[in-house]
Amino acid sequence: MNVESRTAAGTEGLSAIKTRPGAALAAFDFDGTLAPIVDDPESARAQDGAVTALAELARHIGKVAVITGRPAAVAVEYGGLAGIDGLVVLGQYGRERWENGTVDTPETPPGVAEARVKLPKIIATAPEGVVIEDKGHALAVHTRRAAEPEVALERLRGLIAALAERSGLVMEPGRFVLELRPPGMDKGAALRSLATELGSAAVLYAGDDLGDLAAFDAVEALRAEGVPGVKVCSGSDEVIALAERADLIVDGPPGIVRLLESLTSELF
Ligand SMILES: O=P(O)(O)OC[C@H]1O[C@H](O[C@H]2O[C@H](CO)[C@@H](O)[C@H](O)[C@H]2O)[C@H](O)[C@@H](O)[C@@H]1O
Repeated sequence: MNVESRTAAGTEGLSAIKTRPGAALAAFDFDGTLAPIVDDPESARAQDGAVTALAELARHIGKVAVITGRPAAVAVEYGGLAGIDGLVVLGQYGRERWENGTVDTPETPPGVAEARVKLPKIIATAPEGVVIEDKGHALAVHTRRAAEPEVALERLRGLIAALAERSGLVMEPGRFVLELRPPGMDKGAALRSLATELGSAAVLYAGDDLGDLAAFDAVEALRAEGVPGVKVCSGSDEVIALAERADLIVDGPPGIVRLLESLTSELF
């Protein structure tokens, strides 16, 4: 199967990757892109075939990266990514960097400790099934396991946005999740900074959730500066905002694995 874009800019991006694979950067989100969405965040694991396909691509392209809202070490562990040669994992929306088994993590801003104390009081009034995921540098409130996840999310949105503001944090909404995380970094800044560091001549980014829109913005900004790029949506019924802006839409994590395999087969 040939990898085909539905847009001219995406076709140009794919062609640039195939022409100079050694100078290309391919970056992937974790949950919903490399790993199927599951009810319990601790049970997320890589899609069957994803690790092999990523490792194969990494042998034929300049750099493969994972850019995730997860702590970098958690994505590496849950994804089984540690053995992929040359892989970079940018965790906590780009605040952390994992490479060659070592994680580089900045100080946690004090607002996270404040939110950690106040958040349980807010959640105490939420419907059953709403849970907090403590990521060290950020806190995520998940509503997926509530009887009415969308209703629970909307009830909490204003309260969590207010807590974020009081604590000097930002609220990052996602697939039945509202995260409280430090400001100053997002997936777009992370992608851009990695592409600049590597001097990438072409970029591909694949994601599924609202936090990935910043990376789509970065691909568009790079294109405007003359660096061809491709925006890939790992499609789902839960989020449509990415599909509307993507050059290429695939059918969730299984589709991402097929894309990785096809792309690699076209590079040699
Ligand atoms: O940037 P990502 O790699 O996509 O991480 C974003 C958040 O993903 C996780 O939550 C999502 O996946 C869970 C497991 O499938 C699912 O239960 C939840 O509903 C989703 O929102 C993760 O738990 C968060 O920490 C990540 O920030």
